[in-house]
Amino acid sequence: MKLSANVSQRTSDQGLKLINVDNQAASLELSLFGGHILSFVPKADNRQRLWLSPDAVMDGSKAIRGGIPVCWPWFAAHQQPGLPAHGFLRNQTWHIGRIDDEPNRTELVLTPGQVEGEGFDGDADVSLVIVVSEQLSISLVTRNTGDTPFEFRAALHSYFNLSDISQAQIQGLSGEYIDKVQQNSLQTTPAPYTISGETDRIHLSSAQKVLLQEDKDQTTIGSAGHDSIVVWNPGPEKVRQMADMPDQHYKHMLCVETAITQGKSLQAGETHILTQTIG
Ligand SMILES: O=P(O)(O)OC[C@H]1O[C@@H](O)[C@H](O)[C@@H](O)[C@@H]1O
Repeated sequence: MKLSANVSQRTSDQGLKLINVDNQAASLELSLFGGHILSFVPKADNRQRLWLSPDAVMDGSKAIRGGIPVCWPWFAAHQQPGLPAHGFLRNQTWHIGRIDDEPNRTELVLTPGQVEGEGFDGDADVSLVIVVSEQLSISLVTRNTGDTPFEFRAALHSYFNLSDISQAQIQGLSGEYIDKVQQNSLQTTPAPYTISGETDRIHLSSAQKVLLQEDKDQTTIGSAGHDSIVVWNPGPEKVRQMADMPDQHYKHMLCVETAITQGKSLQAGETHILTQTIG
C-alpha cells in the first residue's frame, strides 16, 4: 500500500508492519514494531550501512536483533529485576504521525503506542523523527509533559554492517571508557582503535563525529544530545548464547550507539533531542 510518492507499507509473512522509503537519495526499511529501522542504503554508493541478524525474531514477540533498536527510558538492565533490558519502547508497536515526502528527502515522524510502563513514572511524550536523504538522521525526542522533573536514559543502538571486524577501525573516540567486560573498570581508549573479542564499552564522551573505517568503506556516525558512545560486539563466545544471532556473525557487525547512559534530568515542559546521523 502506498502512503505517499516514496513511502509504502506492507505486512511481512510473520505479521510485522514494514515501512519502505525509496527516494532519489536513499532507501530505508523500518518495522513499526519497535519503531525499528532495519536497513539504510544511500544511493550514492549502494552500500548497506546496517546489519540485521538473519536469525532475528521478526514476529513481534522479542526485540529485533540488528538495525537500530530504540532504547528508552533506561539503558541496559533496570535496577529492578524482571524489567526488559533497554526499556520498553523497542517492544511495542509505533504509529506513523506524519510524512513529509520530497523527491530526495523523506521525513517520517513515529510515535510509540504507549509511553507509560513499569520502571518509569514520568509523564512524557516521545517521538522519533527519521529523515531519509543522502544521510539518515534519527532523532529521539523526549518531552516532559508532567509538572515534576524526571530522569531518563536512552540509546539509538545502531548495528553497523561490516565485512570483517578484524579489518575495522573506529576513529574519533578518545579519553576514558567504562569497560563492562572488565568489572566496569575505567580504561583508556586505544589508538588505533580496533576490535578483538567481546567488547562492551561506555565511552564517556560526547564526541560528535565517529568514523567506522573498513578498507575503502567509511561510515560516518554523527551524534548530538548524548553523554556517551557505546561500542558493543558480543565476540565469538558470547554470541553462542544468543539464539537470535548466528555464531559467525559477530564478525559482521559492530554497535556504535549514541547514548544517554549517565541519566538526563528533564524539567516540567522541557524537551530533549537525542540524534544520530549515519552517512
Ligand atoms: O541483548 P540486548 O538486550 O539487545 O543488549 C545487547 C547489548 O547492548 C549494549 O548496548 C550493552 O552495552 C550490552 O551490555 C548488551 O549486551
